Amino acid sequence: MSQVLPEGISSDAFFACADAIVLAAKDLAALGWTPATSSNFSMRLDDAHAAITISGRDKGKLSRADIMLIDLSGNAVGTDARPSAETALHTQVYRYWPEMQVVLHTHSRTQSVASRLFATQGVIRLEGWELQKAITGFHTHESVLEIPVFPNTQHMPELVAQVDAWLDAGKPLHAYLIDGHGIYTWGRTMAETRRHLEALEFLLACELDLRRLSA
Ligand SMILES: CSC[C@@H](O)[C@@H](O)C(=O)COP(=O)(O)O
Ligand SMILES: [Zn+2]
Repeated sequence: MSQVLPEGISSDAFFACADAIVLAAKDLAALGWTPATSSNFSMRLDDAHAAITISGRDKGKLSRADIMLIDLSGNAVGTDARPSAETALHTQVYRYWPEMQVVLHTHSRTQSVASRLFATQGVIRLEGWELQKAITGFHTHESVLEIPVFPNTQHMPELVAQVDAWLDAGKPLHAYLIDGHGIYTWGRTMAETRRHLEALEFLLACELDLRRLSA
Protein backbone atom coordinates (compact mmCIF):
# COMPACT_ATOMS: atom_id res chain seq x y z
CA MET A 1 0.00 0.00 0.00
CA SER A 2 1.19 3.58 -0.56
CA GLN A 3 0.13 4.40 3.00
CA VAL A 4 3.09 4.02 5.35
CA LEU A 5 2.04 3.72 8.98
CA PRO A 6 4.04 5.32 11.79
CA GLU A 7 5.24 3.30 14.72
CA GLY A 8 2.40 2.72 17.15
CA ILE A 9 -0.32 2.29 14.52
CA SER A 10 -0.71 -1.31 13.37
CA SER A 11 -1.94 -2.20 9.91
CA ASP A 12 -4.74 -4.18 11.60
CA ALA A 13 -5.95 -1.05 13.39
CA PHE A 14 -5.70 1.09 10.25
CA PHE A 15 -7.49 -1.45 8.06
CA ALA A 16 -10.23 -1.95 10.66
CA CYS A 17 -10.97 1.79 10.45
CA ALA A 18 -10.66 1.82 6.67
CA ASP A 19 -13.04 -1.13 6.33
CA ALA A 20 -15.61 0.48 8.64
CA ILE A 21 -15.46 3.71 6.64
CA VAL A 22 -15.75 1.87 3.31
CA LEU A 23 -18.79 -0.07 4.53
CA ALA A 24 -20.55 3.01 5.93
CA ALA A 25 -19.80 4.97 2.77
CA LYS A 26 -21.27 2.22 0.56
CA ASP A 27 -24.47 2.13 2.60
CA LEU A 28 -24.82 5.93 2.69
CA ALA A 29 -24.09 6.21 -1.03
CA ALA A 30 -26.75 3.58 -1.74
CA LEU A 31 -29.23 5.84 0.07
CA GLY A 32 -28.27 8.66 -2.31
CA TRP A 33 -26.73 10.77 0.44
CA THR A 34 -23.27 11.16 -1.23
CA PRO A 35 -23.97 12.43 -4.77
CA ALA A 36 -21.18 13.21 -7.24
CA THR A 37 -18.18 12.39 -4.96
CA SER A 38 -19.53 14.60 -2.16
CA SER A 39 -19.34 13.69 1.53
CA ASN A 40 -16.40 12.62 3.69
CA PHE A 41 -15.86 10.18 6.53
CA SER A 42 -13.26 9.62 9.22
CA MET A 43 -12.42 7.46 12.22
CA ARG A 44 -10.02 8.16 15.05
CA LEU A 45 -7.07 5.80 15.38
CA ASP A 46 -5.49 7.16 18.54
CA ASP A 47 -5.14 10.46 20.40
CA ALA A 48 -3.09 11.96 17.55
CA HIS A 49 -4.31 10.31 14.32
CA ALA A 50 -7.41 9.57 12.29
CA ALA A 51 -8.21 7.69 9.08
CA ILE A 52 -10.09 9.81 6.53
CA THR A 53 -11.35 9.61 2.96
CA ILE A 54 -8.99 10.86 0.24
CA SER A 55 -10.40 13.98 -1.45
CA GLY A 56 -12.52 13.66 -4.56
CA ARG A 57 -13.20 9.92 -4.50
CA ASP A 58 -16.58 8.41 -5.39
CA LYS A 59 -17.86 7.56 -1.91
CA GLY A 60 -20.00 4.70 -3.21
CA LYS A 61 -16.96 2.93 -4.69
CA LEU A 62 -14.37 3.28 -1.96
CA SER A 63 -11.82 0.63 -1.11
CA ARG A 64 -9.04 0.54 1.51
CA ALA A 65 -6.85 2.42 -0.99
CA ASP A 66 -9.15 5.47 -0.73
CA ILE A 67 -8.55 5.91 2.99
CA MET A 68 -5.47 7.72 4.35
CA LEU A 69 -3.91 8.66 7.65
CA ILE A 70 -3.82 12.23 9.02
CA ASP A 71 -2.70 13.82 12.25
CA LEU A 72 -5.14 15.90 14.26
CA SER A 73 -3.80 19.09 12.69
CA GLY A 74 -5.05 17.73 9.36
CA ASN A 75 -1.65 16.88 7.86
CA ALA A 76 -1.22 13.76 5.73
CA VAL A 77 0.88 11.13 7.50
CA GLY A 78 2.89 8.53 5.55
CA THR A 79 1.29 9.30 2.17
CA ASP A 80 1.28 11.91 -0.59
CA ALA A 81 -2.50 11.59 -0.96
CA ARG A 82 -4.66 14.68 -0.36
CA PRO A 83 -7.10 14.35 2.54
CA SER A 84 -10.70 15.54 2.29
CA ALA A 85 -11.06 19.25 1.56
CA GLU A 86 -13.04 19.43 4.81
CA THR A 87 -10.52 17.64 7.00
CA ALA A 88 -10.38 20.60 9.41
CA LEU A 89 -14.01 19.98 10.40
CA HIS A 90 -13.18 16.38 11.31
CA THR A 91 -10.05 17.14 13.30
CA GLN A 92 -11.91 19.89 15.16
CA VAL A 93 -14.32 17.26 16.51
CA TYR A 94 -11.50 14.90 17.55
CA ARG A 95 -9.59 17.69 19.28
CA TYR A 96 -12.64 19.06 21.12
CA TRP A 97 -14.11 15.72 22.27
CA PRO A 98 -11.43 13.11 23.06
CA GLU A 99 -14.17 10.45 23.33
CA MET A 100 -15.44 10.95 19.78
CA GLN A 101 -14.27 8.25 17.37
CA VAL A 102 -16.18 8.84 14.14
CA VAL A 103 -17.24 11.82 12.01
CA LEU A 104 -19.68 11.45 9.11
CA HIS A 105 -20.54 14.18 6.60
CA THR A 106 -23.18 13.70 3.87
CA HIS A 107 -25.02 15.76 1.25
CA SER A 108 -28.52 14.28 1.03
CA ARG A 109 -31.27 16.26 -0.69
CA THR A 110 -33.16 16.52 2.58
CA GLN A 111 -30.09 17.87 4.39
CA SER A 112 -29.37 20.30 1.56
CA VAL A 113 -32.93 21.64 1.28
CA ALA A 114 -33.37 21.91 5.06
CA SER A 115 -30.10 23.82 5.32
CA ARG A 116 -31.37 26.42 2.83
CA LEU A 117 -34.81 26.69 4.38
CA PHE A 118 -33.50 27.32 7.91
CA ALA A 119 -30.38 29.29 7.00
CA THR A 120 -31.90 32.67 7.88
CA GLN A 121 -32.83 31.47 11.40
CA GLY A 122 -29.37 29.93 11.75
CA VAL A 123 -30.82 26.96 13.64
CA ILE A 124 -33.34 24.14 13.35
CA ARG A 125 -35.17 23.57 16.63
CA LEU A 126 -36.42 19.99 16.94
CA GLU A 127 -38.99 19.29 19.63
CA GLY A 128 -41.74 16.71 20.10
CA TRP A 129 -40.24 13.97 17.94
CA GLU A 130 -39.74 10.52 19.45
CA LEU A 131 -36.70 9.98 17.23
CA GLN A 132 -34.79 12.73 19.06
CA LYS A 133 -34.06 9.91 21.53
CA ALA A 134 -31.77 8.35 18.91
CA ILE A 135 -29.28 11.12 19.73
CA THR A 136 -27.09 10.11 22.66
CA GLY A 137 -28.10 11.96 25.84
CA PHE A 138 -31.70 12.58 24.75
CA HIS A 139 -34.29 10.66 26.73
CA THR A 140 -37.62 12.23 25.85
CA HIS A 141 -39.49 13.70 22.90
CA GLU A 142 -40.06 16.74 25.14
CA SER A 143 -36.40 17.74 24.94
CA VAL A 144 -35.20 20.40 22.53
CA LEU A 145 -32.53 19.49 20.00
CA GLU A 146 -30.99 22.46 18.25
CA ILE A 147 -29.09 21.91 15.00
CA PRO A 148 -27.24 25.07 13.93
CA VAL A 149 -27.03 26.05 10.27
CA PHE A 150 -23.73 27.75 9.49
CA PRO A 151 -23.12 29.81 6.34
CA ASN A 152 -21.15 27.91 3.72
CA THR A 153 -17.64 28.96 2.76
CA GLN A 154 -14.77 27.27 0.93
CA HIS A 155 -12.43 28.72 3.55
CA MET A 156 -12.30 26.00 6.21
CA PRO A 157 -10.89 28.17 9.03
CA GLU A 158 -14.08 30.27 8.82
CA LEU A 159 -16.28 27.20 9.21
CA VAL A 160 -14.13 25.96 12.07
CA ALA A 161 -14.50 29.39 13.73
CA GLN A 162 -18.30 29.27 13.39
CA VAL A 163 -18.39 25.88 15.10
CA ASP A 164 -16.01 27.13 17.79
CA ALA A 165 -18.21 30.16 18.43
CA TRP A 166 -21.25 27.92 18.99
CA LEU A 167 -19.27 25.73 21.41
CA ASP A 168 -17.73 28.74 23.17
CA ALA A 169 -21.27 30.01 23.84
CA GLY A 170 -21.76 26.83 25.87
CA LYS A 171 -24.46 25.42 23.58
CA PRO A 172 -24.77 21.65 23.14
CA LEU A 173 -23.67 20.42 19.73
CA HIS A 174 -24.45 16.99 18.27
CA ALA A 175 -24.52 17.92 14.60
CA TYR A 176 -24.62 20.94 12.33
CA LEU A 177 -25.79 21.82 8.86
CA ILE A 178 -23.88 24.02 6.44
CA ASP A 179 -26.10 26.19 4.25
CA GLY A 180 -26.67 24.66 0.82
CA HIS A 181 -24.11 22.01 1.61
CA GLY A 182 -24.86 19.14 4.01
CA ILE A 183 -24.63 17.81 7.55
CA TYR A 184 -21.86 16.87 9.98
CA THR A 185 -22.40 14.56 12.93
CA TRP A 186 -20.18 12.39 15.12
CA GLY A 187 -20.19 9.77 17.84
CA ARG A 188 -18.28 7.35 20.06
CA THR A 189 -18.68 4.45 17.64
CA MET A 190 -19.54 3.99 13.98
CA ALA A 191 -22.92 2.52 14.97
CA GLU A 192 -23.75 5.50 17.19
CA THR A 193 -22.68 7.98 14.51
CA ARG A 194 -24.72 6.23 11.82
CA ARG A 195 -27.72 6.22 14.16
CA HIS A 196 -27.30 9.98 14.66
CA LEU A 197 -27.07 10.58 10.93
CA GLU A 198 -30.08 8.41 10.14
CA ALA A 199 -32.19 10.00 12.88
CA LEU A 200 -31.27 13.52 11.78
CA GLU A 201 -32.08 12.74 8.17
CA PHE A 202 -35.50 11.45 9.27
CA LEU A 203 -36.17 14.44 11.55
CA LEU A 204 -35.19 16.95 8.87
CA ALA A 205 -37.45 15.18 6.37
CA CYS A 206 -40.34 15.37 8.86
CA GLU A 207 -39.77 19.12 9.37
CA LEU A 208 -39.73 19.65 5.61
CA ASP A 209 -42.96 17.63 5.22
CA LEU A 210 -44.65 19.69 7.93
CA ARG A 211 -43.79 22.90 6.13
CA ARG A 212 -44.95 21.51 2.78
CA LEU A 213 -48.25 20.35 4.23
CA SER A 214 -48.95 23.55 6.11
CA ALA A 215 -48.05 25.81 3.17
C1 LIG B 1 -18.20 17.36 -5.07
S1 LIG B 1 -18.82 18.74 -4.25
C2 LIG B 1 -18.57 18.37 -2.51
C3 LIG B 1 -17.24 18.84 -1.95
O1 LIG B 1 -17.03 20.19 -2.27
C4 LIG B 1 -17.22 18.66 -0.45
O2 LIG B 1 -18.23 19.41 0.17
C5 LIG B 1 -17.35 17.23 -0.04
O3 LIG B 1 -18.22 16.86 0.70
C6 LIG B 1 -16.36 16.24 -0.55
O4 LIG B 1 -15.07 16.76 -0.58
P1 LIG B 1 -13.82 15.77 -0.41
O5 LIG B 1 -12.63 16.65 -0.64
O6 LIG B 1 -13.98 14.67 -1.45
O7 LIG B 1 -13.90 15.21 0.97
ZN1 LIG C 1 -19.25 18.49 1.81
